[in-house]
Amino acid sequence: MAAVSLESVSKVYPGGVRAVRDLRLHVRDGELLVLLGPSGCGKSTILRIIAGLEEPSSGELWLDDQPATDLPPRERNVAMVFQNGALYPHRSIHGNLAFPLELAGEDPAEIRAKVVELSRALQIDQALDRLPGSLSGGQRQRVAMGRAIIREPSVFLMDEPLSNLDAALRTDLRLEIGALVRGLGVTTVYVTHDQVEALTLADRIAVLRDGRLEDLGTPTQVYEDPATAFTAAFLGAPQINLLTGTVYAQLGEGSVTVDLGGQEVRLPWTDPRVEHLAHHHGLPVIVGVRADALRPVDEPDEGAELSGRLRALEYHGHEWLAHVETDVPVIDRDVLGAERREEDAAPRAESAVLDRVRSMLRRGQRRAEPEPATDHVGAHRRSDLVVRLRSGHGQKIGAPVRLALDVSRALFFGQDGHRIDPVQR
Ligand SMILES: Nc1ncnc2c1ncn2[C@@H]1O[C@H](COP(=O)(O)OP(=O)(O)OP(=O)(O)O)[C@@H](O)[C@H]1O
Repeated sequence: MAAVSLESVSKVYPGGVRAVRDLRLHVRDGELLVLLGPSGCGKSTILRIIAGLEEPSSGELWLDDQPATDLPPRERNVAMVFQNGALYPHRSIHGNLAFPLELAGEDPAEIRAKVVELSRALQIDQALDRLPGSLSGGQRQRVAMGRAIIREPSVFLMDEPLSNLDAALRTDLRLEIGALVRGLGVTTVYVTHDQVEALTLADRIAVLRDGRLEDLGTPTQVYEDPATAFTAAFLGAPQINLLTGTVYAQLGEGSVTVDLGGQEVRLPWTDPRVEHLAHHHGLPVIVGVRADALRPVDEPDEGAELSGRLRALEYHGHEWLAHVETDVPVIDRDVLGAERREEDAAPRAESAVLDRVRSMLRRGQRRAEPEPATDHVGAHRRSDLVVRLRSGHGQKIGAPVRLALDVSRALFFGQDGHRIDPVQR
């Protein structure tokens, strides 16, 4: 196994596209690190640089303590699996798995033993004599992974290996990939745009935006304690509510109030974030509030409250999501560039079409605003706050709602999108 270090790596493609910008990233020996970010943020380029398929324009790559920037791909002991791992169509599954070992001149009996063992782990042992054309997409992808990993590379690179599979298969295979690479202890860099895949699979997640490292931490760290508003918006379903407000420090009391367009949130002097927020006195901030940090209450609550009107309810089986119209200014996540493709979306081409249709509809929606509030009953608007409700909540569409805000879970970001209080890493 090997650690992978990228030291100030940048990549500018011919034509001037800056795909990777001054990236410093250390993948620990035996770690499963997920590169997560929207389309075009440079994930595949980074993977290709590690594999040696792409040269960095500047910076250095290290594999363990060896400089590897100029090392030919075959000398890196790195294996890569792509979105649709191509197999040799005229070789059986056994032949496909055995091929890398045959090339390396290994003993045929040993090859047979390794192929059988790995095919069992990947649950394709019943298909060893079949040709790739007769396998399902999920089985083919298992074979592609097996072929990459059978020669025990020091580093395993996976570029969206599940994105062409349907949702149920992706969940199964995701669990198996995690178990397989952890069982082997092989250092793995896994690329995805799917935040669920990242949160469920990773030891650590590197969130990328526009070629830059936006955040790096364990799934819990980047979800609960994100370094930037972009990371907060990119992780979690439903996406986090991002409100805008202005900070006012009450020097006498040692407390801080965040004015959210008329509605106020107060942090007492005992809150450790107050000293950091106080430096932003009079300045605008972004307040991140997850759907489960808001709770409808019947009576005025002791703590922070927001009020609005229930515009729409969505049933999700295990929960309801309420869309509550308030006067609080909300940031459009598109502005942050954190709009994602939906999880469990159909394969890429289709999802790109859906994305275009969605953004067309949204443009129409924006042009139509402002409209009388009553026209929106039952419809979601992007300025709504999204609130998670338990079943049997008894809320009525169109009715006023009072929302208690759990201030301890609110996240405060400056106008540059960076967290105001320090994050724990
Ligand atoms: N060979 C190339 N020549 C020129 N530009 C390229 C090349 N390969 C990638 N790019 C550009 O570099 C940027 C980063 O691309 P990259 O494929 O690394 O992103 P990504 O995050 O993997 O995207 P996706 O999730 O869509 O695969 C994009 O703007 C892309 O168009």
